[in-house]
Amino acid sequence: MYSIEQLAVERGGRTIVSGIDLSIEPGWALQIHGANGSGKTTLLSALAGLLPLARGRVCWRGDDVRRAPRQFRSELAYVGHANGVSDDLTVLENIRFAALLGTADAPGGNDGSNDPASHEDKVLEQTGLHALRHTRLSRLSQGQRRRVALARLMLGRKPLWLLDEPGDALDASATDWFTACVDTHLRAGGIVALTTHRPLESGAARTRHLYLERSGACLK
Ligand SMILES: Nc1ncnc2c1ncn2[C@@H]1O[C@H](COP(=O)(O)OP(=O)(O)OP(=O)(O)O)[C@@H](O)[C@H]1O
Repeated sequence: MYSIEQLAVERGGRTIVSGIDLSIEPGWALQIHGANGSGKTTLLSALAGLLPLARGRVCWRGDDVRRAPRQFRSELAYVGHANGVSDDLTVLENIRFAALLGTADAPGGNDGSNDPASHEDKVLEQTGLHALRHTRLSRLSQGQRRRVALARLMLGRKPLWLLDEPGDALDASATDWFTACVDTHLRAGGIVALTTHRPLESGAARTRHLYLERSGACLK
């Protein structure tokens, strides 16, 4: 369903990753590992269509994403290092703004609920953000900001999640919450590709690991 064929990405005139060839079926996760500077963020950005490909192609539902970018973007949720949140908005405003932009779908979310307000409340409770819902993000910690970015995933129904080091800045309880969310997403037939320095211990066993190494990319 999501396939990457002979992909190569260059930056600053230098090949950063090359020869990436894999496909990810619904219900599967891909964890991308590698040392600092090995190209994890570069690869994920290219997979999200944020960087041009030097070679190869990325296909979603059988179509090259460059030919059907709208369809691809409408089904993609991307969370990068910068979280994509606004410091000037409150937690609730950030979440609702994401829904307006289509980062999260309204109403309801991936728990099947059709009541946007109650679903928002539930996700904010689970993320420990409920008491902070009227606080501007400029007043939150890095981990709290990360929770906001990830909470938006739970409020959407996007089948494809591309996440750059989602566990960054999360404490143990937020990590458990996020891991459970990934499991739920996979069990519902979603796909997750994420970069990480710490393997995500997902209960859903269907995980492949891509290691970016000096000698090339290695899939296990
Ligand atoms: N804008 C850019 N222009 C040119 N080269 C870049 C640019 N951004 C990153 N690079 C180079 O691309 C390579 C891969 O960087 P990337 O950020 O993808 O690595 P990473 O594996 O995600 O690293 P980290 O684990 O530190 O987050 C690095 O050598 C970096 O210097």
